[in-house]
Amino acid sequence: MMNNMKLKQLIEKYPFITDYFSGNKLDINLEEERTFTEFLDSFSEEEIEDFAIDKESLTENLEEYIQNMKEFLGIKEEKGVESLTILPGFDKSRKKEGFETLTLHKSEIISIVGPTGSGKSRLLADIEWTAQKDTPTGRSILVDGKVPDMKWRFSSNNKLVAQLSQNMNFVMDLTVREFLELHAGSRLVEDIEGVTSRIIKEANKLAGEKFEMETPITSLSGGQSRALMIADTAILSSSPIVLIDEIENAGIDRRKALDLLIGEEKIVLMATHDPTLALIGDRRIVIKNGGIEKIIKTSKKEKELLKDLEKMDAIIQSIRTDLREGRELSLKK
Ligand SMILES: Nc1ncnc2c1ncn2[C@@H]1O[C@H](COP(=O)(O)OP(=O)(O)OP(=O)(O)O)[C@@H](O)[C@H]1O
Repeated sequence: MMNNMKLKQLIEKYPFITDYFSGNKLDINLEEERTFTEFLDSFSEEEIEDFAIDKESLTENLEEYIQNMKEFLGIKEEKGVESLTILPGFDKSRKKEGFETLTLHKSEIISIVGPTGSGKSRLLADIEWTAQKDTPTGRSILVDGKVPDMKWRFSSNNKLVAQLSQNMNFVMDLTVREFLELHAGSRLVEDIEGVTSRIIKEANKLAGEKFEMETPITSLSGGQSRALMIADTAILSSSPIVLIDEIENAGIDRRKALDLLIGEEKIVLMATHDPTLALIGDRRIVIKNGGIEKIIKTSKKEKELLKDLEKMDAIIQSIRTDLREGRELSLKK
């Protein structure tokens, strides 16, 4: 479960783990943007031999350490949903799908790729409906390995799935503060002020241009309102699963948006045509003719490619900014 969290996020959540790192002579300074696995993978063969680094047991022991410390400190986390499982159905030609079971865990991002009309939205809808062979695909959805309680289908306040859809049309005549207070109140949050200011802070990290608590919702830009919705969903929504149907580039930092959701221990499924977003996932579901054809694990080579793609995206972003600001455009390296 800690696999996808950056060290920074892990330390924020479990401050005591810095003792584990120093106890194991692991210098994580300057490594905080990495996950623990990425950090371990950064050692060379020689270092691994010289310092007798055993990646597997370091990872297992860290998990155990967190577990023990939580018990010792009496930290009770609401357990929430740990996993989501998809069992195969059929494609549009009634051929069985190309996998046996697919289980996703907290803090995992999986992307969904495939041509337009191939059935990506159908898959998201099956999950939202917790399908039990009662949709056109014949798929079944399990939550924590079991047939889910049908309450998920019909409850409106305690949903299994939060959707981040394309259109975020606000018609409400409220300021950002009023909107968030209303929402936090409906979720029975105790520290409303703390939570709302955290959401604003996170949303402003995602949006290109900052906004204030007192800004009317209706005057937010497209990017700002998206950023607000994402931060709101990550922090305030009780839904353990977040479905994203293509986050377009509306002036938000999409990488940070996904990191935020992962840090809040969501299971994220994201339909996308964008290679940068697709490769952020650990795996990707390939959909063809209405069925899951295969599941590809993002390879080390692809993660390298991701770094290059992110650099290219950053270049395009900065040219976009120049364009908006009325500057002359050139390729900066
Ligand atoms: N396995 C299936 N069996 C029967 N019908 C299916 C199956 N999968 C998808 N469909 C149907 O095919 C149509 C297209 O699927 P869907 O809208 O999910 O495509 P999409 O990949 O999301 O497309 P877009 O990229 O345009 O959003 C829908 O009407 C859907 O219900």
